[in-house]
Amino acid sequence: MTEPVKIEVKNLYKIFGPQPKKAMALLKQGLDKEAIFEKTETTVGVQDASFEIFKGEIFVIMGLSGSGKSTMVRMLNRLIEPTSGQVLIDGEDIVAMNDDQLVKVRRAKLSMVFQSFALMPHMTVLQNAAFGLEMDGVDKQTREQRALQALEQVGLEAWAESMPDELSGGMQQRVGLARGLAVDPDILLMDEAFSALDPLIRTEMQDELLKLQAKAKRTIVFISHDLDEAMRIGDRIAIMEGGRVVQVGTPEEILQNPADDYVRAFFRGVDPTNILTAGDIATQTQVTIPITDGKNPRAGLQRLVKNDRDYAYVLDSEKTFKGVVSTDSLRDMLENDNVPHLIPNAYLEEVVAAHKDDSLQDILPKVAAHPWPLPILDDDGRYLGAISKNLFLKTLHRNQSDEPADMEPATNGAQ
Ligand SMILES: Nc1ncnc2c1ncn2[C@@H]1O[C@H](COP(=O)(O)OP(=O)(O)OP(=O)(O)O)[C@@H](O)[C@H]1O
Repeated sequence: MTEPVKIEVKNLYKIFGPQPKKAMALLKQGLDKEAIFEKTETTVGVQDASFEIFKGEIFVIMGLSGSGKSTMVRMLNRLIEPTSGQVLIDGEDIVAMNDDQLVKVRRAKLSMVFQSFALMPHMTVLQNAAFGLEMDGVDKQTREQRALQALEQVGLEAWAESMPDELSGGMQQRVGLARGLAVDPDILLMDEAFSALDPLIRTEMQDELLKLQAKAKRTIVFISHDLDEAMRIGDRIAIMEGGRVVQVGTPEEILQNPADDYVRAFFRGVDPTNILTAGDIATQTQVTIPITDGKNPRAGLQRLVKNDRDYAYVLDSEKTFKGVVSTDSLRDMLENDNVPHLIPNAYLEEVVAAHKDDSLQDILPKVAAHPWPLPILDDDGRYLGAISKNLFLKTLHRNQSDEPADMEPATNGAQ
């Protein structure tokens, strides 16, 4: 990712309870959260968390109940005071700031949307949407104008003068979102913001958020305990367990390389064909030969024999994919032809390839259609690697078995 870092969390800890210092010392000795609680009645909320959040991304924090998600997100705006560590926002450590500096940064950059709709029942929708601005001391005219714009963004401008109880649950949550948007924050912190909504409205709100994000990119930190939600909206996901961040990555990265059994358990049962693309799983373990080797089909043939492969992928000097040759076709060429200058089309099998962004579902018939692994190409038709039937099946099943599938490394190209 090329975007600059917006938030950097460095060795962040939160210890709740009477003996934080002792708990920190015990943590450093290697005791776990349970043992520390038994000894000190002190709870480790977050321990030694370090990660970066890039500008403009939706960063989802996921984990089981009690894993530390809410504590983590509340330390990003210091609603919860960290026990130690740093939270750098645009390079400035908010943990080290005095109250005035903190208030300024919160106003200028941060806004939070909570799970409960938390609307004031006696205020109109507009007043509710303007509430954050009112707290910030923005004058009435400006805040109503900005609140109205925010209501427009979530499709509720016609309801501005209504009272909250006239709205459905989904609409109320939209008002909550509008309140977060009205302050026009760089960073939106969303704590289980859609969790209380029924599934249809929840999906609608996720779409809404993605639409808003497509229009004006904010940095969004989104807490969820729901994997489908995390994968739907998250550019990257951090997975928390027992106060620790155990893995950070794109959904594809985590799905393909879960850090441990806890992470694997989260992803078990996820259908990888919905998430992974051809480019995610293609490997470069097949033989490729330059098209000019047609001057000397023997070299290509030797390479195939040496690597014990039946097919090679013919590429031009730009790595553009030209077709597939088999050992049989090369032998035939050697026996019957007078050393051609290029591998002639007759020796190239019909080109069936897939694009790197094709879903695994889409490429299944193509993988099945030919004896050779399916070549995967980029936008310019360049060869990126291939997917064999074996690799395809391993990918399909790796999430259902306890044993991680043994994937061929993508970089280990055959010679
Ligand atoms: N104010 C507090 N005092 C003592 N312990 C706390 C406090 N707040 C949180 N904890 C503890 O810190 C740990 C992390 O809690 P946190 O609420 O951050 O988890 P979570 O992943 O957000 O859970 P959930 O999904 O249930 O909201 C838990 O063990 C919790 O009991």
